[in-house]
Amino acid sequence: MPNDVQTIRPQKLNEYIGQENIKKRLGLAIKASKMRSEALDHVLLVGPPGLGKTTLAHIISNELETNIHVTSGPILEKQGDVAAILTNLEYSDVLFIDEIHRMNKSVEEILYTAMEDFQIDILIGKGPSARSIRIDLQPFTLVGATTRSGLLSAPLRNRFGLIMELDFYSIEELSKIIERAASVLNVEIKKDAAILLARRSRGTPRIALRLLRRVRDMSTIRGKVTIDMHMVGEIMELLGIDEEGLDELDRRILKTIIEVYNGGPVGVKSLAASVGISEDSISEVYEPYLLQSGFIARTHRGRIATQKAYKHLGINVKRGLFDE
Ligand SMILES: Nc1ncnc2c1ncn2[C@@H]1O[C@H](COP(=O)(O)OP(=O)(O)OP(=O)(O)O)[C@@H](O)[C@H]1O
Ligand SMILES: [Mg+2]
Repeated sequence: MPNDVQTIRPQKLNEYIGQENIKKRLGLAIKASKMRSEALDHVLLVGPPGLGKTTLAHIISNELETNIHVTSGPILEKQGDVAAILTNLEYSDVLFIDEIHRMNKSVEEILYTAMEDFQIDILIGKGPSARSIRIDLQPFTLVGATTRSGLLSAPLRNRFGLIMELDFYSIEELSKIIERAASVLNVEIKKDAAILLARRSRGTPRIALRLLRRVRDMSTIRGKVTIDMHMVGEIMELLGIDEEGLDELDRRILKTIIEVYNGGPVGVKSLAASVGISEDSISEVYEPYLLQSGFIARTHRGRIATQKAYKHLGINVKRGLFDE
């Protein structure tokens, strides 16, 4: 990881911008667990990509002053993989499992007793001589990250004491994140330029920071000038990002719903096939923001394009479509 990525990442709760409710709840739980000298309850972080789940997991371990062990659902293939990690945890350590919804069933099962009783049972040997042995673990905190909590099985979800749903960020919060990152990256950005950049970042810090780096490239090439609105506008045009922060693919999704499916309703599967991207990227990456910003709506029969989508693309709304 390049150094500036490390420093752009906030290290403590009070440096983490936005998500006020989550910060309050976490701060309280962390403080109480430290006063009782107990491991913090298991935490599930839920939200679309790039909203700061990984950052929060690191902050939790920093605040607890313990080690963090980082892994991810798809990497943990066998029970032995997770057993090896669990038995190495020290008292009150954080085990961070990213994409926890992508674990296979047998790995998930070993986590149940680990989370609940800080014990695991592992099978040794094969056939008739096989026997199960029980291993005690140090109390630890599992921090899981997932894009939607519905992707988790109920038994796994129920074992998390703290479930935190991250929201998209406001323009004001994003422009604070941009200004903070700009100072780490040693580049100056005007206030109005930071706000414009924030408006085009789909409520997402990772996108805001990526766009900031592209604008910084331009300022470097032009000889370290302060980033202004004009420069941000130029880059957005170059990248095909419009005033609403939508990119080429977002617009293609909306256009497909409108032109191929008559405005909808259309199911994710058909939509994904027509647009030519995976169902997962539609439902986990693109759809959450389009829903939240009111370009599409979910009905029991599928997704529909809203009036806002028609207007944004400059397509006339069919008569009768929105008459109830
Ligand atoms: N609240 C915040 N305040 C300041 N910076 C933030 C905040 N949230 C995220 N960032 C920055 O945004 C970037 C993306 O955050 P992070 O990697 O934590 O996202 P994520 O939710 O884990 O995404 P993914 O689900 O795709 O892994 C990081 O560089 C981080 O520094
Ligand atoms: Mg992450």
